[in-house]
Amino acid sequence: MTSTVSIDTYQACVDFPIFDAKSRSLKKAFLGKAGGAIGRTDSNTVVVEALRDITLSLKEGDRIGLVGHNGAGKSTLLRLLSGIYEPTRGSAVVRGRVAPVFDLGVGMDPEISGFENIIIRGLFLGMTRKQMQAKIDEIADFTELGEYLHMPLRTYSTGMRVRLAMGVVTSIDPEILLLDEGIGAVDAEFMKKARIRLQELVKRSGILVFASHSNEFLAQLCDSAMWIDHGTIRMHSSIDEVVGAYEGPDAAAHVRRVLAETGDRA
Ligand SMILES: Nc1ncnc2c1ncn2[C@@H]1O[C@H](COP(=O)(O)OP(=O)(O)OP(=O)(O)O)[C@@H](O)[C@H]1O
Repeated sequence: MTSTVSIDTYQACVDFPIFDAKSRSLKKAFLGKAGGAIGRTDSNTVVVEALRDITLSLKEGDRIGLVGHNGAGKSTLLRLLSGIYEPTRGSAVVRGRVAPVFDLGVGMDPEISGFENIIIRGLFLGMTRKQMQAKIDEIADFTELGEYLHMPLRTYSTGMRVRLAMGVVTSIDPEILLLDEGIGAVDAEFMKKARIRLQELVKRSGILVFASHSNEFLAQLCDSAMWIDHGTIRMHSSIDEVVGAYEGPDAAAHVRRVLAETGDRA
């Protein structure tokens, strides 16, 4: 792993212009409970301000959890850091090989077999064909999909697809790991197994940014947290402090208990 892995953004903003918005009454930026501020441009187009003035600097070893209400901007921030979105204003400079793990289905083809999809998805996540071929048996074992791995992906159930995707994702060696929590569609038994692999994956990665609504998961995987609120960074501190400010003292106490347990196991 190189030591040049870093993420730097300066006053980065992401706006989504909405050309078919119906509302006539949105005269100026409006803050609802969920979602980013809605405003209008000079030419009267409605825009959602998903991220506003995001300035952050992450370096190798940082493990940041993102918390915040629905529509706060967590997923948009992950997409900005992955290069999927360009900042509308400001800058975002990301150095290092990025593995975006927020849409498990991306890079998968329904018409080809599970085995072939393992390779394709690995290439999408920045691995080489040779690296994936070396890992394929171990990934196949982990998924427990047996003969189905020879069948086209379209014959899989949702949970079976997630098993395959989780097998690939947790086998890679990312420099920058961008993780979204939407990985819940597997049965409890499998999730237990996946969680351990996920923790190992996080240890191997240079930088982790993880968006989650599960404080337990945050405490297990991260060492600091950022509260995203209506598209801005409201607070960046230790996990228990951020969770305490966002959700209250009971939630913070729960985080401290999980941190203590995770520390005991390490
Ligand atoms: N493609 C898009 N087009 C228009 N608006 C969008 C788009 N993607 C996100 N938004 C808006 O940007 C804001 C931030 O959304 P985002 O998905 O980043 O929130 P989030 O914090 O990940 O929410 P959640 O916890 O519900 O997943 C919301 O107001 C949402 O409506």
